[in-house]
Amino acid sequence: PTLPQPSLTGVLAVQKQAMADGAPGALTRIDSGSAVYRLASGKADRTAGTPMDADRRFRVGSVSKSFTTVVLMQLVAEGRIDLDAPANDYLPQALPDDGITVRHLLSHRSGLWDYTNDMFYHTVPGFEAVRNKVFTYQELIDLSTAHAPTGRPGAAYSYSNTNFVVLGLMIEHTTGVPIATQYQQRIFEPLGLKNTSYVHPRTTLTGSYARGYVRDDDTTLPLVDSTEQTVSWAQSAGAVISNSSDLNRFFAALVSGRLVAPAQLREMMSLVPVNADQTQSYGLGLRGRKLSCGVTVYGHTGTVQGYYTYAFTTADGRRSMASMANTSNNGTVNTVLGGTLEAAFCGTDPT
Ligand SMILES: C[C@@H](NC(=O)[C@@H](C)NC(=O)CCCC[C@H](NC(=O)C[NH3+])C(=O)[O-])C(=O)O
Repeated sequence: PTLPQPSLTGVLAVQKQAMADGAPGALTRIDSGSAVYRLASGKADRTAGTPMDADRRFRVGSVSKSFTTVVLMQLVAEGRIDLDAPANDYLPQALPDDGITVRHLLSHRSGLWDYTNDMFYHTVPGFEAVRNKVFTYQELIDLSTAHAPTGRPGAAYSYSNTNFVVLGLMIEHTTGVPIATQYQQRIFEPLGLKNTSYVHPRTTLTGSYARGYVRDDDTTLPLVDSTEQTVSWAQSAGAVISNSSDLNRFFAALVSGRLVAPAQLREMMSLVPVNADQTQSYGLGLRGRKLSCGVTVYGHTGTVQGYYTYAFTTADGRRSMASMANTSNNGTVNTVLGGTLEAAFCGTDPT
């Protein structure tokens, strides 16, 4: 089906509402065939007063999970990892349940507890406690397995960062090559993603970037500048830095078969509904969103201190959108920002 034209007034209305709800700034880039739309509102740096622009780099949070999945699925195609084998076959230290398969990890059905629930129970103190810390994968996994599982392997979808930390360890243990090198050689270089990097445990962003501001649980307190951190608490589950142009190119290339072989791409894009009205679903390291105009878009969302991200593409990769607001711990902003999907893919204008 041909898509409606994007509504740029709709995108701008969403970005302005996100700012009214507390985001210092927001940006959206839409790539639709040869057309490029770049929209930015508010500030990239609220102290210096620097205006936001759509090319600035930012922390993409869980969008990193799709990058990790691409590396993993390339290893599956190379016959080095079997999706339905026990994860323990590929790990230096066994998970508590041999029944957890690689596929369970990729689809958030392992039952492994998400250690960030405890780590960030109190948002700003939790962040301050870890922002300069460096964790090993195993330390994070141990934080998770100190808790009972949320269910039996395969029983239900339960989103957990632990799954993609285990996958990061699995990739490094199986290949002996650091995940940073794998991202670089298997994704960043082949696609020419010059604005995308994985610099863990370095805390600084380079080039032109947006600063991020996390809101305190006590919303009467000022925003906290959370731009510099190791993101070691997330690593292969959330530490990639990118920009809207590179994210659009990544997801369009992914669904166009330029990153993983057809059999593996089919597995990634096999979506299972995860909410009551079946508008949200999860495949392998990929989220699906069914929009009001009937189109399903594929990609991922991201939440890391100071940054909310939506990055999605159509099944044929002909239209991609990446959108970011530079605040977090603000559910209203996160939900409002999701309105860019309707504007970009369905031409919806809330005004
Ligand atoms: C949900 C999202 N997941 C991710 O992007 C991963 C990497 N982030 C998280 O799990 C949230 C960590 C806490 C953020 C903090 N929240 C708190 O501290 C809450 N007490 C904040 O909002 O800055 C996704 O998959 O879309």
